[in-house]
This record gives sequence, structure tokens and C-alpha cells, in this order.
Amino acid sequence: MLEAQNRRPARFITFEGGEGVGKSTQVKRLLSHLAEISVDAVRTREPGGTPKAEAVRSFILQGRSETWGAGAEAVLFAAARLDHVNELIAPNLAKGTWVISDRFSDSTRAYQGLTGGVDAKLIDALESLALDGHTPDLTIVLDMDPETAFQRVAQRAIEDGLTLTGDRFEKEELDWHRRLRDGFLDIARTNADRCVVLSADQAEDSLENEIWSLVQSRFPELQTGTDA
Ligand SMILES: Nc1ncnc2c1ncn2[C@@H]1O[C@H](COP(=O)(O)OP(=O)(O)O)[C@@H](O)[C@H]1O
Ligand SMILES: Cc1cn([C@H]2C[C@H](O)[C@@H](COP(=O)(O)OP(=O)(O)O)O2)c(=O)[nH]c1=O
Repeated sequence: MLEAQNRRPARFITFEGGEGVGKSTQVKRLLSHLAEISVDAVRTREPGGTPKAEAVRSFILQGRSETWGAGAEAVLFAAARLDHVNELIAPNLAKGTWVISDRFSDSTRAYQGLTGGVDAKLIDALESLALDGHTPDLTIVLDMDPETAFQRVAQRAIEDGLTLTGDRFEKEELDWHRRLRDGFLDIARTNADRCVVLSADQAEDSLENEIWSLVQSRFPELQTGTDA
């Protein structure tokens, strides 16, 4: 306990953006950088991260809530998030472990709110219930043209000999994904202290370097180690 109190605060970083922009790839690379300098960190994702939240993930992404409407889906995502925050995010931060999440509450705001038409007041209420003060310290919004991102995913699937089926949201039209992109940019603009938009339309290595420089400059304590 004393050891945890003496340590500098653990940070909560989220990655956001459209489909196939490279979030999972960059989350893993950031974890490797943190591990190299011996910073304890866990990788997680939304929807998901805990057994209950993963159950909600399967339910939604298989399309079983598709006819329920965006409002009910926003509630489902928030229910999963509540468990994720209580069971994984808050306990890890409390013991000094950094948490890096592939998507978080801005995804509900962008997908169900700005693109899905759910009232901002409901989104705000769900967010304050689920987060209970656990707002990310930094949100990295990876931004690129959705058409290019889809070509990237399709090309990789061909190389790997896979068939692309597409989950609940990947099947939406290109115009819908363009509105989604604008939604994320809007969120970043209105939360400029927390969000940084980076172009995802660059090589994996150069984006990785840009992210690592950003994280180090945001959290200077990393340059001197984690112990006080
Ligand atoms: N900067 C990049 N340039 C080219 N391809 C990339 C890049 N980043 C990721 N990819 C590839 O694009 C696909 C989607 O990446 P992924 O990290 O899964 O995206 P997301 O988590 O945002 O859906 C994967 O096949 C991945 O290998
Ligand atoms: C967390 C969250 C995700 N989603 C959507 C975004 C994705 O389409 C899907 C998660 O699937 P995932 O396979 O993780 O997508 P990606 O690889 O593109 O990040 O759920 C919402 O609509 N609302 C939310 O609150």
C-alpha cells in the first residue's frame, strides 16, 4: 500500500478512431515501449476487457441487438463499461499499473451519439455513470480516410488468406464511416486538453514513434522512471 502511494500516478490512455485505422497495432507497440522502461501496464479493449463485458461484446457484435436501436445499444455499451471500469481499470490504476485501452467512452459518443443520433444528454448521463471519474489522462485519436483504412484491412486479409465477413458496424456504408470520422474529430476538438489527433495514414513504425514521443512528453515522469 505504502509502495503504491509513493509511486507516481499510473496513467490511463485510450485509443480511438474508426475501423482498421491501426488502434490495436499501436496499443501493442505502446505496451512494448512501456515494458522496455519497466512501467507496469495492462492492455485492454472495449467493448470487453472483463468476462461480463466480453459477453456484452459478443452479443452486440454478432448483431443480436441490431433491431434494438442505437439508444439501447448505448446502454449496453455503458453496462459493459461500468464492469470494465470497476473490475479492471480502477483496480489497476489504484495499484500503480498503467491501463491502455483500445477504444473507450468516446466510441459510444461517436458511434451511438454523433453518428447513431442518440441524444447527447443520454450519452452524458451514461458516461458519468460508467466512468465514475475515470476519465482518460490521454486519448489518442487515430485519423484517416475510411476508404483507405478498409483497403488496408482487405489487403491484409487477402495476404493472410482470410475471408472478410465484417461485424455489426463494419458493414455500414462508407458515408456512415465518413460521418463517424467527423464525429471523432469533433470530440477531439471539444476535449482538446485530453485528445490528440494523429494521422494514421503513415507507416506503422513512424506512427509508433510519434505516439511514443507524445506519451513521453505528456508524462515527463517516464523519462526519470516510475519510482518517486
Ligand atoms: N500504419 C499502418 N500501415 C499499414 N497497415 C497497417 C498500419 N497499421 C495497421 N495496419 C494493418 O491494418 C489492419 C488493421 O489494423 P488494426 O491495428 O487491427 O486496426 P484497428 O484496431 O484500428 O481496427 C491490420 O491488418 C494491420 O496489420
Ligand atoms: C466501445 C464501443 C465500440 N463500438 C463499436 C466500434 C466497433 O465497430 C466495434 C468494436 O469492434 P472491434 O473489432 O474492436 O473494432 P475495431 O477493430 O475497428 O476497433 O464496436 C461502439 O459502437 N460503441 C462503443 O461504445
